[in-house]
Amino acid sequence: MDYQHMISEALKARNKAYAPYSKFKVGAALQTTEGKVYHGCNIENAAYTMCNCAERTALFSAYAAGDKSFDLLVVVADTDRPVSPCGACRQVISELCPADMKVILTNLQNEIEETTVAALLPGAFTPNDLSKH
Ligand SMILES: O=c1ccn([C@H]2C[C@H](O)[C@@H](CO)O2)c(=O)[nH]1
Ligand SMILES: [Zn+2]
Repeated sequence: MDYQHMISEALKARNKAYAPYSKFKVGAALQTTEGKVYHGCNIENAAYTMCNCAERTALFSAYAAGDKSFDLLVVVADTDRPVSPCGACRQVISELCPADMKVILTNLQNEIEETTVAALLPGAFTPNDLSKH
């Protein structure tokens, strides 16, 4: 499948990054099952721990707009290999997206790694793990 359109959406999202501290801009494009595309970028803060990644920005933007049914996530950054989502984002993605959903990781050289939500985080903590409480 050709992901170039969604990759170009993720690149547009990356241009919105606010990353004055790391200078590491990340973009994400999240497609809903109805074909709508949400952009996410990383948003940093002088209080460094408050930084939010592009992936979570996209997911939270979609949720805030009332959309929660997704079929593709694309993430792009200027990395030597296709960008690797952090552990926090893998956890959030695993709860909010279907396990078999495709995730496309890429970089500015257009190197592409095609993976899935389940493959990104084996053994994720899930809502089921809370069921005794
Ligand atoms: O997949 C990733 C990896 C990192 N970042 C952000 C967090 C921080 O703003 C900067 C450096 O880690 O990049 C993302 O948005 N997504
Ligand atoms: Zn992250």
